[in-house]
Amino acid sequence: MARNRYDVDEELESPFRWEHFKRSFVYVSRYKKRMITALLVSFVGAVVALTGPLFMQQALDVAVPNKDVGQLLFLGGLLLLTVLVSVAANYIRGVLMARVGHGIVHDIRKDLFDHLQTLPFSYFDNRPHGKILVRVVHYINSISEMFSNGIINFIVEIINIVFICIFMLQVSVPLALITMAGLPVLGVFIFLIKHKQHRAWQNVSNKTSNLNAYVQESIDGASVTQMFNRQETNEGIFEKLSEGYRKAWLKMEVLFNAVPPTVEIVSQVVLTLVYIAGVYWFDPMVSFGVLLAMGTYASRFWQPITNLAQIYNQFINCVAYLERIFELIDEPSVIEDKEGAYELPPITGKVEFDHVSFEYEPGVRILNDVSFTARPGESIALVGPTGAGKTTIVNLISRFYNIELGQVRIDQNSVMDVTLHSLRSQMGIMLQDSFIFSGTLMDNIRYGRLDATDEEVIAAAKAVHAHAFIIQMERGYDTVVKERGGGLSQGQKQLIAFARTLLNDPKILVLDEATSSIDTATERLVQEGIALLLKGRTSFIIAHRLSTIERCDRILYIDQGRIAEAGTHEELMAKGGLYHQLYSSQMHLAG
Ligand SMILES: Nc1ncnc2c1ncn2[C@@H]1O[C@H](COP(=O)(O)OP(=O)(O)OP(=O)(O)O)[C@@H](O)[C@H]1O
Repeated sequence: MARNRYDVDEELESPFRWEHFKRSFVYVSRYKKRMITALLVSFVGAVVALTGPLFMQQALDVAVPNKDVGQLLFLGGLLLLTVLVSVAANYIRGVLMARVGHGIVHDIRKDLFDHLQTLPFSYFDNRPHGKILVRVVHYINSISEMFSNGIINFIVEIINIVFICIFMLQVSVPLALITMAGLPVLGVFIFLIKHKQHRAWQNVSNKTSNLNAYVQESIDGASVTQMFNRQETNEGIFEKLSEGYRKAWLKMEVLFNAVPPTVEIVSQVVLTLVYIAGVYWFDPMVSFGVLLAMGTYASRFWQPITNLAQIYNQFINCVAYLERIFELIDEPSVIEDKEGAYELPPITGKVEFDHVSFEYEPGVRILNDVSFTARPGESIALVGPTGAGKTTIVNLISRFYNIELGQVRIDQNSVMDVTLHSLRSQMGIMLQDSFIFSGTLMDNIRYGRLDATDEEVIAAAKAVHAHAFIIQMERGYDTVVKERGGGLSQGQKQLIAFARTLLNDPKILVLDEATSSIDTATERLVQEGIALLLKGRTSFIIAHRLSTIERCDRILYIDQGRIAEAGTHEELMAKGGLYHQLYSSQMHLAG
């Protein structure tokens, strides 16, 4: 799929609609009290600041001609007060809105992360993880400015403009109209470049996403890169992506930097017209006080317009990111509790596959009419050629995918009808690559059962023979392991994962190639641990190394999505079929 590449731009499945922006107001509305307070504070600050020019006009036209020093000082004091009040109001507003903005960003990010955790494996399989990461971290950071200041500034600037207009009209109606005449000119300009700006921001977001995806992939694959001496080739790829990113930003900057100078030109033309009109067109000429007040108001009128142009820039940027964020939030969970799903009661561990067929992609059959029953406590091995469908079978028991054809039942309950939590909490799954999280070894073993005591954790580790190597480490169970278990051997990671699974005490256990990375010496050691792990549990074991599954109660040989043979090791060997062939070829190789 094209999306699954770092060098392919993501195509939006649902382009921006106004609903996206309206939706963000669900988050905004949670903070309406603070926003209203901030708005009122801004309102007071703005009105107070606007009275300044009136005091100046009064000083020039009345106090100075009358040489009234007392009035001049009084007006000067008032002017100073207006400055202090507006500065204080700005500060308070800034603090309040920073809290609002970051609160909103926190809420959106939390929803995004919560949703991410419910998405099916296929979502993660189909795109580079860096492209997902960039949405949760970078895009959300980028919209924070819009929510912390953009929205409130937008309202404040509109109020500012209205008040400035009122004040200007009070001073001189014709000069006020000349000042306002520049607005439609600017409006037309902004309308004309709007679409290009949106595209430019989308392009920036795409290039950011691609770059992120490649960096993430390069970090994950650092050891392979060095092994194959790919550094130079990779540097070339990175250079190309980085260049694409640089160009996208430059294109965007060119478009956005065109706005402030346009505002500046329009405002200067208008200001010049105000002075020319005030001095030459009116008879008698308007007073210097009026001219000064109008000049000040005209400059102030264009300030909020310039600010609005900046907010508009932020808005377009925000839209380009919001559409990606909401696209992810809208990604259907697919695997979720269906309506009326009930809690799976404590199970005995009976598992039934009843004529199950399955396909990942429509039309590509992977499982064909699979039926079998595992009795409680029975150990079942799944063997067969690579790609035959073994992992798919065990994934259906945990309902990692929806089952459309046939049924998988656990103790008579269809896995489609019960809640995912009640189902998975009674299962233990161990994969070949056991994921180790950053934190201590103790945290890692306790991962699935947070209320387990230290003694229980240690008992589980002892049972699977992990205790010995853990206590040899300098800080024992408090040893901090790096991300993905860096610093531990594959075998040690597996043993930790065994302990984690045992601690959870699942009724059904799935071991998918779980012992493949354990060396033969360690394997002998863990066989005993595994035997303990399997005791009293229904278990499904997938292993290519057939020596590990000889003792299973039953072996299912899977071939092209069907059960080709079933029986004990002895029965299948006696039969002389596919299993016999596979076993003999392994023994031959080993011998
Ligand atoms: N997420 C997926 N999307 C599409 N096809 C998939 C997916 N996972 C597996 N397949 C396909 O389904 C088939 C069965 O895969 P499965 O992993 O179940 O095989 P397996 O028998 O466990 O193989 P192996 O022994 O190599 O692990 C394969 O052809 C594989 O390409």
